[in-house]
This record gives sequence, structure tokens and C-alpha cells, in this order.
Amino acid sequence: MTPITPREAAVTVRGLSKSFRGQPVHAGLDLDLRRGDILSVFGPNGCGKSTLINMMAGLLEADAGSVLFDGRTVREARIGYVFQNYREALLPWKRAADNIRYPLRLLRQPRAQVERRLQALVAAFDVRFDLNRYPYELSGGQQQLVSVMRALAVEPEVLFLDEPFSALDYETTLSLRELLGRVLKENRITAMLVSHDLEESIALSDRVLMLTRRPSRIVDDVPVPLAWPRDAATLSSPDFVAIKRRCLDVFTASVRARPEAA
Ligand SMILES: Nc1ncnc2c1ncn2[C@@H]1O[C@H](COP(=O)(O)OP(=O)(O)OP(=O)(O)O)[C@@H](O)[C@H]1O
Repeated sequence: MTPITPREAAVTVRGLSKSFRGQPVHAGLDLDLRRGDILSVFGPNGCGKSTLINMMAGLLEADAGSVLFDGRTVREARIGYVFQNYREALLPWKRAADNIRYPLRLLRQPRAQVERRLQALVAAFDVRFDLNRYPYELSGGQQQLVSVMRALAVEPEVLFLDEPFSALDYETTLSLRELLGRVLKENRITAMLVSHDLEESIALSDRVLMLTRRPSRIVDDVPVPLAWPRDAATLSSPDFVAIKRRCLDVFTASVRARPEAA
């Protein structure tokens, strides 16, 4: 298989702060994302998960603090981002393959290099459906897979994913999650994931960062030392269940806490 290894970066977040209408969501958040790690962020509704990854990915300006990719700003780094809503993320007038080629063409990469990258991604994800189809001709899972391939096309240093599977049915979610986890790990891709689904947050990560209600604090940083590749059987293993219990205890405590005490 042609490797699709991206340039890896470690991410250092220091003092990250953001308020909306005078209400702080993040107030001085520090975080280290290790090279090759998959980190998921989990916490109560509205605690600022999307705000955090959007600031880290450079989609939203922070009020204060810094995010550095091996010492470089997000403008100097190369990142990939997978949006929740694949229907709006893909360009509907372009075939699936052209959606994947698109960011490489924007970078003015030579045609042969673009094709090599496309073929490497097709092989890595073992794509069997016709990428010459338009997005509307593909299933939701296929469209989201195309979005993931497009995000990885540029060989990002970090891949950010905001609720990537929440609009998909459970069967599709399980198979895409398994596939994505395998490809990310085989290729040592550094990634950060936001999910509303605790099972998914654990199944797809090396660490789960547990946030409190806003103003958001990191209340626990839960290691997930489960073997890769992971599949449906992983979800009922005793180690998985123990990690889920720890996360649930932390989550329940932070949901119950009064906002000013959180
Ligand atoms: N552009 C904005 N203007 C005003 N308030 C905002 C804006 N974006 C987010 N917020 C508020 O900031 C808080 C954090 O939002 P964010 O979407 O980051 O949380 P989240 O943890 O990802 O939420 P959810 O669990 O609902 O997906 C919420 O209270 C939200 O209403």
C-alpha cells in the first residue's frame, strides 16, 4: 500500500480564551496534542468543544492565547478539517474524485502528483464505489468518506473532525469509525475529534479530554490504551467498559455541578 503519511506536528495550546457576548466559553485553556495521537473532546452540551477545535484549526479567532504547530501558527501549518454536514461540505458540481483533487489543485500540485495522492487515498481506504459519481449519487457514508479523503489529500499535520458521523446511521457509523481509526493509526496521523457520542469518543481515540460546563475547564484527561485496530467487539471489552465508566462519572459530576462551581 502506498503510505499516506502526513507531516506530523505536535500542537501546543496555551492560555486559549474566548468569550461570546461577554460570557467566557474558554478562559486560559492549556493543552498538548502529541504527535500521532488521536484526541477526542467530550463534555456537556454547549461547553465549547466546537469553539475549541475551530480556534485550533484557525476557523475562529481566539480572544487570547496561542496555538502552535511545532512552533508555527496555524497559518504556517497545514491542517485538514472534516465538517459534520458533508452535504454542505462537498462541492455538488464536482465529481467525488474532483472534490478530493480540489485542494491539491488549489495548491497547484502537478497532475501526476495529484493522481498519485488520490490513488494512495483510494488504496488506504479501500474505496470500492465509483469516485466519478457526483456527491448526490453517493450514500451519506460514502459522501462523508469523500470528505475525509479530501481533508487528508493535503497531507495535513493535524486532522480536525467535528462530529463527523453524527448525521449517519449506526451501521454506517460503526464501519466508517473502524475504517477511519485504522487509516489514522496505520499512517500515524495526528487528529482531534469532537463527538457527542461517548462510545465514539473512546473508540476512536488515544485520549479523551473531558471538559466541564462553560467556562470550560479540562476536568480529566483519560488515556485510552486499547489495542488498535478496534472494532465492534472492542466496545464490550472490560477495558473499554472501565474507561467509559470513568468518563461517565466525570461527565455526570460536571453536568450536575452548578455553572459557577463548574
Ligand atoms: N458565534 C457565536 N456567537 C455567540 N455564541 C456562540 C457562538 N458560537 C458558540 N457560541 C456559544 O458558545 C458556547 C459553546 O459553543 P460550542 O458550539 O463550542 O459548544 P459545543 O460544546 O461544541 O456544543 P454542542 O455540544 O451543542 O455541540 C455555546 O453556549 C454557544 O451557544
